[in-house]
Amino acid sequence: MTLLDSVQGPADLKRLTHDEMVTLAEEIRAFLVDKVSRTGGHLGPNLGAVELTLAAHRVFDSPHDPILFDTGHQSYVHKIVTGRQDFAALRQKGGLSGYPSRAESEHDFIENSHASTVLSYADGLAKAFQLRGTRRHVVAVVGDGALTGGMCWEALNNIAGDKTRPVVIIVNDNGRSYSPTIGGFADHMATLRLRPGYEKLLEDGKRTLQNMPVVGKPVYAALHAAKRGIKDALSPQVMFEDLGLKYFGPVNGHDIVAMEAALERAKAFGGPVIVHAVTRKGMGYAHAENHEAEQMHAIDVIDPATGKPTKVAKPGWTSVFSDEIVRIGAEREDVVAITAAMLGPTGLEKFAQAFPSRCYDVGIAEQHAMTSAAGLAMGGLHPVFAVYSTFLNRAFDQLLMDVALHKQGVTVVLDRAGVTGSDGASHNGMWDLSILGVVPGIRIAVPRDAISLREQLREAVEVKDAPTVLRYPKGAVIPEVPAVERLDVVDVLRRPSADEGNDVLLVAVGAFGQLAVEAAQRLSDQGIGVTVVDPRWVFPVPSEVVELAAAHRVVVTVEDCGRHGGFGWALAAAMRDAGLVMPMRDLGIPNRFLDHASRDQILAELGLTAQDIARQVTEWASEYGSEHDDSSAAEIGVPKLKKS
Ligand SMILES: Cc1ncc(C[n+]2csc(CCOP(=O)(O)OP(=O)(O)O)c2C)c(N)n1
Ligand SMILES: CC(=O)[C@@H](O)[C@H](O)COP(=O)(O)O
Ligand SMILES: [Mg+2]
Repeated sequence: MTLLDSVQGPADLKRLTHDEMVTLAEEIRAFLVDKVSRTGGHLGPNLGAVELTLAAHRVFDSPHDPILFDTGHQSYVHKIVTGRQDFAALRQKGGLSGYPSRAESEHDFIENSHASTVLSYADGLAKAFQLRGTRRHVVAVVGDGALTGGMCWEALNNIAGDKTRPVVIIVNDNGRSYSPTIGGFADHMATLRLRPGYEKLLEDGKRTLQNMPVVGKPVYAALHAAKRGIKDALSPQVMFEDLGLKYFGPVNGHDIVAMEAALERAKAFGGPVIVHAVTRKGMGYAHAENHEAEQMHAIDVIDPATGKPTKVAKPGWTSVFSDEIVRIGAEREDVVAITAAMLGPTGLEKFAQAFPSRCYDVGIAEQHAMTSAAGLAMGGLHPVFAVYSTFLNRAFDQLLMDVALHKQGVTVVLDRAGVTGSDGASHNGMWDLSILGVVPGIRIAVPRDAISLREQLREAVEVKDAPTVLRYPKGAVIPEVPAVERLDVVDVLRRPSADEGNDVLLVAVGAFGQLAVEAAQRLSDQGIGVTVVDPRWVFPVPSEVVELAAAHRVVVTVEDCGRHGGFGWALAAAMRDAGLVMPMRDLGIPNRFLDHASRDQILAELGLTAQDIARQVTEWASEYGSEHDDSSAAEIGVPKLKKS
């Protein structure tokens, strides 16, 4: 029986000696490498958070004292010591979530994996406990990367505003976000990491002096009075203290004894306090520690002996973007790129290598990125901001008010658009079309394959007076879905065969083009004539699609995005505006949060497969009676299609 076997809850931790805690930490590291290498996940961040998580659970009493995690990707150790050691299906359907989950445990509070939120939760919880008269500490673990996010500073401003609320902030400082942390704040943290632990110096001095007879006490008193001077002399100003926050650190975040001592002092302090833990992402597993790019921030299944992936990933949509933006950058010196701390994951690494002065990593600061992009455009450049779809939510107002209102040519490239799956509800890129569709003047392209991505990216960077957006999914890219003809901006991917009628217009958004062609073939096998089109630029809705609709019996749209406010809804509105009344259905992601599972499992659950689409269209096509004649198109003044 290992020590880890004996830990079923935080109370079991409190019974262990410090030596046993060191052994337990080693067992947990071995557990993490063994389990996460089999499932994939956030191995590096969790290896770096072992001791600080254990110390927090030894010093505080979760869940009476909430222990909160920013982003939540580094909460595996927290799960392990709160009764969840079955990692066999981590991040998989029916298995443990890769983030805290309120459904999993009373010890979990925050499920949303969007960074820089934890201090705001802590502020709110602390205010609630204060108002309700309950003395509960709130412990918030926040990374140095998350601290580059603006929300953290909004929260710190509030937390520092009341010295009576016991908020203990553990800064997990490993010098990295995905990419190395950037900016003045990162520089300041680097300076703090190097300063001697003057608190420890003071403590040691206090013990020594207090043991000295007669002179000890007055000398210590004098020294303590001169503490500020000593501290300033020994170390740089600590910006947290300038905000009015008590600061303990830097502390070796892998020394369980030091961490516990620091947290005990923070607990005793009784007000808002920062414990600055210096850690190493990937600690204890050489392949992660030395993983040049991201210290195994997020891995697929690997061989733990070599640290190498067990499967060679197929070229993804990201790699197509990565290569094309470099080609464009070579042709257009006004094109610059922006990432919000995700240079590698969004495919901008090659651009940064090729054009180091034209690639900006702004930290986890999507709002700043967007408005900075508006500034770059006003300055005569064409910025391309690459960001995961779900994180764009953060920068909606900035896109609306700073880019679109000012008619600035900014291109936003949304990676991980649509169902992502294993990262859970808050990572699916399912809201971008719904929120962006309301932005006046915006132009949104959804490439269906690698060729379209290259083409539409080039079209986007030519637009100087409006925001342009491209969106594509996670995973292997579809090399090519050929068009049989192009009608101005709309690609026709398939026409009904000669002996079939114009029964169904199937409008496929982006990568669903291939799916729609497969579904159309299934329908054709039943004698149902289907025209499949790819609108290419989905907002504003191309008028050609409305014209095509008028020539069919039923219109069906299919998109890897939320139905609510998605392309289907926008097309229905355009058809209404054109006075076209006809049977219309839209297939997409329902307006609910999706539990973690694989992308394919979720798409199948949602009926977004060729077979299910064909089945549903069959029902609808048979439901809607006779073919309406083409005169309806003439009546509503929809011009005949222009054949290219
Ligand atoms: C708003 C937002 N933007 C980007 C991300 C992607 N992301 C996940 S973890 C991470 C890095 C976090 O760095 P840090 O807080 O220092 O934690 P560490 O991984 O270093 O422990 C990023 C950028 C996110 N989760 N949320
Ligand atoms: C926690 C976080 O937001 C990222 O690490 C995310 O999990 C990465 O997603 P991908 O694996 O799709 O790049
Ligand atoms: Mg970090």
